[in-house]
Amino acid sequence: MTQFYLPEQAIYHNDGREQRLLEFILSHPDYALMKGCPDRILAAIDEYGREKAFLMNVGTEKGQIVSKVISRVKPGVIVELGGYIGYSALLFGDALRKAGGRKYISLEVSPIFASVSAALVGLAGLSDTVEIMVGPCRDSLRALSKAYPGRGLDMFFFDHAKVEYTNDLKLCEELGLVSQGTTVVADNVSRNPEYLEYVRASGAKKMKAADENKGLTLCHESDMSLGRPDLRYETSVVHSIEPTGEPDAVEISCCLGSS
Ligand SMILES: C[S@@+](CC[C@H](N)C(=O)[O-])C[C@H]1O[C@@H](n2cnc3c(N)ncnc32)[C@H](O)[C@@H]1O
Repeated sequence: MTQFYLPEQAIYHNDGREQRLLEFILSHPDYALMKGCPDRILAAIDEYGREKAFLMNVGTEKGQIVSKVISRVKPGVIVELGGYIGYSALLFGDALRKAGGRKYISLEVSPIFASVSAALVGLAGLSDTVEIMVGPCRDSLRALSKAYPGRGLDMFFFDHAKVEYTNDLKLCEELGLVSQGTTVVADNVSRNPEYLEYVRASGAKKMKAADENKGLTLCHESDMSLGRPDLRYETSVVHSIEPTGEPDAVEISCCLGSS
């Protein structure tokens, strides 16, 4: 039996495989043992990814890297952008609870994926810790800034559409959700040079880019965020692998505040 997930193909999600995953778990011989046990549910999800169909989960290797950050930082609240079927919410929600944290807020645009995630979170006994917000993450982030006014949150996990990472980090900065002391972990950065350039840039470089973008925003009236170019990050990359065995990397950035 291979240790890796089946390869990602042209159609890799939203073709019924997520609902079939839930059926697979509900009829699994270990189902009774999964109640209140996130680890056993994660093992069954991995089994499905290896034997039935590819799933776009963070996986065990990168999952371990992020779990270590959670036990080191001991965040009270974590927000993830891109929840899918709940693999990261189970893994990191459990790590957060063990580290003494309060809330893991999972933002997911697809009601279908969110309903699978909610069922698995319930089965894992994590409903008190994990909250799922359904809808475009920019709407949810704006709602969160009202629920947590005037303070940065402890930690973010970016794992949604790669092209949206930079604009959404800038929105978090503008809303005050990312500020001095916030840890931002971003998955799949080996495919995201624009994001890496932003978190690694000096204040002066970001100020210049923000001035250029200001014109663009006015021209297209798009939902483009300018961010807080004065914010600096201490940032580093950790190389790892996807659940399929493909190489990938995670960027771990701590906001140092205004430069
Ligand atoms: C790679 S998957 C997330 C995997 C998940 N973090 C895990 O490891 O288990 C990306 C998810 O982001 C969601 N997504 C993409 N764009 C989004 C947006 N603008 N707002 C909220 N969710 C989004 C997709 O529907 C998909 O479920």
